Amino acid sequence: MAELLMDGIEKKYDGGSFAIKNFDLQIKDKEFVVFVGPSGCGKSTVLRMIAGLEKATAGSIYIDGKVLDKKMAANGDIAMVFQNYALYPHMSVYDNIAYSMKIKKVPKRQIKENVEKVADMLGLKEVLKRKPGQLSGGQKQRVAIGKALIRTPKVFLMDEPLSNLDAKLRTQMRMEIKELYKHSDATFVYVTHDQTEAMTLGTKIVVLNNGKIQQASTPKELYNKPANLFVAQFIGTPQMNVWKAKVVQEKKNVMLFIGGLGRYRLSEKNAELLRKRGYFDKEVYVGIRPEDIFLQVKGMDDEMFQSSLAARLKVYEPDGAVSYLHLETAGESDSIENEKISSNENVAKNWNDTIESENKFNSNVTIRIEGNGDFREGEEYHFGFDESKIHFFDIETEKAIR
Ligand SMILES: Nc1ncnc2c1ncn2[C@@H]1O[C@H](COP(=O)(O)OP(=O)(O)OP(=O)(O)O)[C@@H](O)[C@H]1O
Repeated sequence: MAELLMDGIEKKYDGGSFAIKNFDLQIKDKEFVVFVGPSGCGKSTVLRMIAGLEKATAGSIYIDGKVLDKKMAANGDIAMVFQNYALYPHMSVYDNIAYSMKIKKVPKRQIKENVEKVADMLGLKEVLKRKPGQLSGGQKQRVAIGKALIRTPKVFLMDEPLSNLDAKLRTQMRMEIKELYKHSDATFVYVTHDQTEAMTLGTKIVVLNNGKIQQASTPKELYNKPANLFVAQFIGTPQMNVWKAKVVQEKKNVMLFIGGLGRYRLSEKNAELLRKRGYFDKEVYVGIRPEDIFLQVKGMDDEMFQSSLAARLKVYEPDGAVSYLHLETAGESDSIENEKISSNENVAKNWNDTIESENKFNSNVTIRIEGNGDFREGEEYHFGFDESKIHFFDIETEKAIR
């Protein structure tokens, strides 16, 4: 049983700015919590504070209701696996794994039993006599995990444990860590900058940016309901399409004028949401994931395409089971079926011009399709999207509009 509570944590390094600020988080017993975020966002700092290697400048960390102290790490309640393995090069694999038990003067027979059990679990039985220098990267990482595992910690901390491995090995080790978690009673806290690792391993993901928690949720919730633009674009590959748009009431319809791409008639549900939140005649960011966009093909019900979004195919990437189409705004607005732009023609045109002049979101479009097809680069394609999957974000705060 190990429940962690981080209450009002701040960390400021000497001479530096805040690495962590306003940090409150509860990690429940047996959760697998993954901290993810760009380089320098404070992931390792949080982990090192839990390990007792760094002291918070404000706030407290509690484990099962007791304030965390160095003793907890020393007596084996908390074990950490580092990115660079941290093995003793002059010791055999057996001695590396056995080290913490030897220090505690555990009887030799019991050490042997435990080391063999751990080695068996991690597929290291054949290499117990070797030194770390005679192992592959994956084997070294398994030994590092074995060293931590033998202590039967209550909290398992892992700092980018797979980042030194090649892609294939990383996938394999990821599955092994998941198995290890399933068969362990420990609480896992894992740091990575790789969002695939975060999504596949975590029962809860904490997205960090600039030392602050952006969102802490299940992988599904993060993907489907990102709390803000940062999370929306950080989670998901290829990343979510984000376009700047103006919300305009046209007679009975509510339209989005999307920079460079055209206009889109919103469903009543989404129109109502934006009306209630006061976004009529204002700009919003519109987000849609690549897999939620569909191309208009001949014979499709025209009703679905009363919205005339279009862009030119720049790069087509067939990738076996799925393919990616990267489109860019057609350039001159007259290439976007202007005949469909009716009463508010000039507003829409001016709007497109304004938005296109801003570089932050240049209305490029990435579409993911199942299988592959016959697409020609340079041609213009029309598309729509699954509107139940649309995301809106406030331009100023970048928070999701719900
Ligand atoms: N010992 C230190 N002294 C001063 N500043 C530090 C120290 N360690 C980290 N920092 C700073 O604190 C911030 C957070 O660093 P941290 O290592 O926690 O980030 P990270 O998210 O783990 O990054 P990465 O993914 O690159 O490892 C960074 O700005 C870093 O430069």
